[in-house]
This record gives sequence, C-alpha cells and structure tokens, in this order.
Amino acid sequence: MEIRQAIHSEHAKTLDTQGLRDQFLIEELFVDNQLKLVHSHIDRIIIGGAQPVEEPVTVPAALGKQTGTDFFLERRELGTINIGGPGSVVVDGTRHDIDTHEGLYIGKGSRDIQFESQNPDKPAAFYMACAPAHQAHPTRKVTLEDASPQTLGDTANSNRRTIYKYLVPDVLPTCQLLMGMTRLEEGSLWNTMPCHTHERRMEAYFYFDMADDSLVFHMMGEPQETRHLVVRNRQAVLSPSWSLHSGVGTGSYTFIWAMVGENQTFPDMDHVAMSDLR
Ligand SMILES: O=C(O)C(=O)C[C@H](O)C(=O)CO
Ligand SMILES: [Zn+2]
Repeated sequence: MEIRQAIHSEHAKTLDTQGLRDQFLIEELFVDNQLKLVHSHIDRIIIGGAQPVEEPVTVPAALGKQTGTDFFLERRELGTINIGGPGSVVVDGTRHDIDTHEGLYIGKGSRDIQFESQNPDKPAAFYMACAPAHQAHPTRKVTLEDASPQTLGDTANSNRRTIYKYLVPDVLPTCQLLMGMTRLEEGSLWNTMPCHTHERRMEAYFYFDMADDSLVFHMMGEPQETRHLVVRNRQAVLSPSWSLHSGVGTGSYTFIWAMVGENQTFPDMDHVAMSDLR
C-alpha cells in the first residue's frame, strides 16, 4: 500500500508540476488481477482499485498489519462503485452482484472480501474509498436508482450535470464516508465551477470514461493560489480541505467523489465567488 503524507497549503504553493503530481495525483489504480491501494494521511482516506480479469482479487488478511489491526476492515468502512463490466463482491461468504455504475457499502468488521468479474472480456473495475469507522453499519448494495440525484448547472455555462449521491445519510448510514458519481450532459465539460472548499472535509475526485487522448484540467489549490493538474482516464486527485476541486475536460468524462471528515452534510461547502479566484 502506497503512503502519501498530508501536505500544508504553504508547502503546496511552492511545488512545480511534478511536485504537485507526486503529492496529489494517483496515476494508476487499475491493474489486471490486482488490488491497488493508496493510503493518504489526509484524514486517513484510502483510495483503491480492483480489476479482476481471469481471477478474483482478494483483500489480503495481511493488510491488517498496515492498519495495525487483525484485518483490513476491523476499524474501517469501504465504499465501491463498479466502473467496468458486470462483477460481484463476495463479503464474508455473501455474494453481491454489482453491475456497471452500481455501488456497494461494506461495513466495519467485514473480514473476507473478494472482487470478481462476470466476463473476463469485459472486466469489472471497482473504484473504492475507505475510511476509519467506529460503528458497524450493514453492508448494502446501492444502485443508480437508489442514489439521490441532483441536477444542476446549464448548457450556457457548459456545466449541466447530475450528482448521484450513493453513500449519503438519506440513502444509508455510514460512519463518515460520503461517496457519489457525477455525470455531465453531452457538451458540458465543467464540473464544480463556481467552486468551493470545505474546511471540515477532505475529498478525492476520480475521473473515468474518458477517451485515451482526452484529459481533464483539474483545478486545485487555495482559491487565491490556484494550480492545475493534467488528469487522464482512471486517475484520481486528493483534495485537502484547504483546496478547491473543479475540472474541465477536453472531452467527455464522468467522476466519482468521496469525502471524509467532520460531518456528513453534503451542502456544507465554503463557496468561492468567481471574483475572488486568482
Ligand atoms: O459536479 C459537482 O459539482 C460535484 O460533483 C461536486 C462534488 O460532489 C463535491 O465537490 C462535493 O463537495
Ligand atoms: Zn467538494
């Protein structure tokens, strides 16, 4: 499991392109038949990917060593959304069939977790976010229909999009993890502009369903010290609570957001006026 240290905003503003990428960008999350995990000291979120092709991908018991527990989810909860073909997640012997764009919440205390694809020619790809947890909430599948949708923006501003909230208190209880997927309408390329920070939560954005030669300019930094990252298909960005997070694509894309921190109040955002951005 790769470890990323937390970073001060004063340090971040001194970094060059490579420095910013090393700190904030997660470039590779999906490798055939492997589990990839990146542990960030920013609110101890773990971002991961599992792409079972010919064989299942199992969460090894030994991962508990890295969290100082007997097993990985002894004191953690995990959310996953499948961005590939139809797949399944087997949690302590119970199989959950998870189709494309369906999600699964896996509660604290779950021991044996295995990711599978139903068809190796169209492998499942499970993007995941995992956070410390204090209470065991039930493991539950969440479909796109369950996820509470919110459509906002408009075509005149190239930002018409629908936010599907999979893991939010209105849908199911979690300890702190919030997770969802935002789909842009055809021709809309901007997400989350006007932008915001949220001092009380960090966030990770994961961009996917992008053409190979397409990219997203992901905006980050303090509102008066903006920087950008060039992000490609299936890459993720860590956004500390002091950083805005917003992006514009050169082509179509979808993204998954995940947040952890003080509260689970989705609208609790520190909105940044367009006139205040630098
Ligand atoms: O398109 C958007 O706007 C979003 O998806 C915003 C994220 O959900 C977010 O940043 C929540 O804090
Ligand atoms: Zn946000």
